[in-house]
Amino acid sequence: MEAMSGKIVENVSVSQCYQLSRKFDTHYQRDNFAPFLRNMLPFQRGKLAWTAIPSMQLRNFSKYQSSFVNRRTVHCNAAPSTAAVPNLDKVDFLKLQNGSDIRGVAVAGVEGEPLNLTEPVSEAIAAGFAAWLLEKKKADGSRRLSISVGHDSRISAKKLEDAISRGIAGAGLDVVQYGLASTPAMFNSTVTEDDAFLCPVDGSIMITASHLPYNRNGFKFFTNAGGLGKADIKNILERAADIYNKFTAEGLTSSKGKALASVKRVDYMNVYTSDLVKAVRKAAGNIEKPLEGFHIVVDAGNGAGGFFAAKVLEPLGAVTSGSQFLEPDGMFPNHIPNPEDKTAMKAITQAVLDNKADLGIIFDTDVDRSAAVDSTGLEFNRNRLIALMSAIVLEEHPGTTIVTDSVTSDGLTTFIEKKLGGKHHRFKRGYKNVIDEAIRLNSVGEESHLAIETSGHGALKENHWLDDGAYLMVKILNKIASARASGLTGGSKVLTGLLEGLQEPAFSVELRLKINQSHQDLKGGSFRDYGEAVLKHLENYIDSNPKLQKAPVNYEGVRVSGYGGWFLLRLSLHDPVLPLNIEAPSNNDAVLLGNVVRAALKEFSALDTSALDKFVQAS
Ligand SMILES: O=P(O)(O)OC[C@H]1O[C@H](O)[C@H](O)[C@@H](O)[C@@H]1O
Repeated sequence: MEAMSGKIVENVSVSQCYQLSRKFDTHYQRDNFAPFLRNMLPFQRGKLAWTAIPSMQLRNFSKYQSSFVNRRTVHCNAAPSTAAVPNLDKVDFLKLQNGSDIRGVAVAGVEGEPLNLTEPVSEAIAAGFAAWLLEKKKADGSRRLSISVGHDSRISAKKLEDAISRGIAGAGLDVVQYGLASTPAMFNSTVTEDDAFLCPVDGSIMITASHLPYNRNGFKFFTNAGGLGKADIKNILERAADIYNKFTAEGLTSSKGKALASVKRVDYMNVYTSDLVKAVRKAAGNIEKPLEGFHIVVDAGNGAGGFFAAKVLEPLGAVTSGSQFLEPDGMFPNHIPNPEDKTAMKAITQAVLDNKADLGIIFDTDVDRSAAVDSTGLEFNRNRLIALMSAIVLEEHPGTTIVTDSVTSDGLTTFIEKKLGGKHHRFKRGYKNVIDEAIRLNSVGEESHLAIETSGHGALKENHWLDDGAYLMVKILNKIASARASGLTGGSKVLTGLLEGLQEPAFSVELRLKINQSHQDLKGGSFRDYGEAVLKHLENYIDSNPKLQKAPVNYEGVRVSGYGGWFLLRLSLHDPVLPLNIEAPSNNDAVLLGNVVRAALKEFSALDTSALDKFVQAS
C-alpha cells in the first residue's frame, strides 16, 4: 500500500495494453490476457503491484507476443473514424441483468459459457450509468460529477476497471479508482465527507460477481440513496445498449485519452476501515484496544476481505494469527468465498479449533456477507446468525421487527417473538428484497432495525440500510468487547449464550429442481410462467390434503406445515430452478414432506425432480 499512502495518486495510467483497436479485433485480450491478471492486481500482497503492464506483458508472455505487437501497431496506425464500429459482438444487454446487479462471463475458456461481459460492453455500461447519474443528480454542468470504482479479487478485475474508467471518463465525469475494495466500502464513499479522499463521490461502481466462479464478473451500483434497484439497472442497460451500438473508433480513442489524463487513485479502504475501528472503540466505551486478549481468526477465501485482520482486528488489539486465505486470488484456490458453503464453513471452523481461537470470521468475495464461528466450533451462519443479530439488535431496540428471507426456520420465529420479544417478518429471498421491505415497514410506521438473509447478507438501519458483512461482524465484536469491558470473561461464550432457547430443526435440506427451458411443455413460454404454474398446482394439491396447512402469511412460493416440519417451494430469483427447502424433526418426516411435493409435481415433465427423487429414495 506504500504507493497509495499519499492519499491521492494523480493520473493513474489506464493500462495501455488493453487499448487495442476495437475496429480490427473485437476479440482482443479477452482470451489471452485474463490468466495473467492475477499476478498484476494492484495491492496484491498488500502492495501496489501493477506498473508498466504493457512492457511486462510483452516480455513475459511470448506465446501471445506477436498478436499483441501486431494489434498495437494496428491501433497506432488506425485512422480515427466517426462511423459506428462495425464488428463489435452483438450483445443482449438486458440478459446481463441479475436482479439489482449486473453479472456476466468475463473470462473465456469455460465450455458453454461464452463471453458476454467484454471490455466494450463494460465501457458502455459505465457510460450508461454516467448518463443515468447525470440525469438523477440533475447536473447542470456547474460541477463535474465523480464516480468511485472498486473491485474484488477476480482475475478479470483490472481489465474491467480500465474499461469502466474509460466509460465514465468518456462521458465527462471524474473517475476515482480504489483498487481492491469491498462492496460496502463503495457505498460508503458516497456518504463519507472527506475532501482529502475526494469524498463524497456522486456514484460508485463495484466490480464483483460475489461467490460465483472465477470466469464471471459483474457490477453493483450505488448512490448516497443506497444500492440501485432492478428498474434502475434495466434503465442503465438500455442506455448502454444504445451507447454500444453507436460506438465509433474516434469516440473510443477519445475516452481512452480522457481516462489516461484524468483517472485518480485513492486508498479509500483506509477511511472505511478506520470508521469500523472507531465504531468498536466507541461501543466499548472509548477504549483504544477493546479486543486485547482475544484471538480472532479471519478467513477471506482469497476474496477482498483480507483487510479485516490487519486493518480492523489488530488495531483493536486482537491477535489474528492463524487467519487464512487473506491474499487476493481470483482463482479461489482454497474454497469458494461464501459463508453458505459447507466447505468454506468447515475451513474456518477448523482454523478456530486448530488455533484455539476465541472466534472465527468468514467473508464472501466482496465482503457484503459474513458468518462467524465460536471457540467450540459452533457456526453462526444462516438461521443462527440471524438469531444472534436479532438478539443484539433487540437489546438495543426492544420490540422491533426483524425482516428475513423466506427460507428461515419456524424455530427462528419462535425465538425472535417469544424469547426476544420482537416481531419476525418472514419476507422473500433476495438481499434487496429484505432491505426494501424493512425500509417500507418503517415508512408505514412499523419500526424495523434489521433486514437479514440466511445467505449472510444483513443490513441495519443505523448503517444506512447497507448490507455490509464487515459491519455485521463489528456488531458482534462490539458485544464481546463491551462484555469484556464490563468484566465478563469467556470470549465468544457471551455470543453463544445469546442463542439459548433457539430451537433448531433436526433435519434440513435444500434441493434445487431445474426447469428444462427447451422442453416442449413450456410451449415457447418463459420458465417463470412454467414455475408459476407448478406452484399454483402445488397450492391446489395442498388444499385437498387435511394433514397439511399452508402458511397463513406467505410472500413467496408455497410454504406448507405438516409432519412436525415445513417445506417451501419457490422460484429462484435468477435461475430456471425451483428451490425446495424442507425442515423436519427427523429424516423420515422430511421424506414424508418430500413425497407430498413429488406426488404433486409428477405431471410436470419439464421439471427435473431427480434431486428430490434421489432424496426420498435414499432415505
Ligand atoms: O433464489 P436463489 O437462486 O436461491 O438465489 C437467491 C440469492 O441470490 C443471490 O445470491 C443474492 O445475493 C441473495 O440475496 C439471494 O438470496
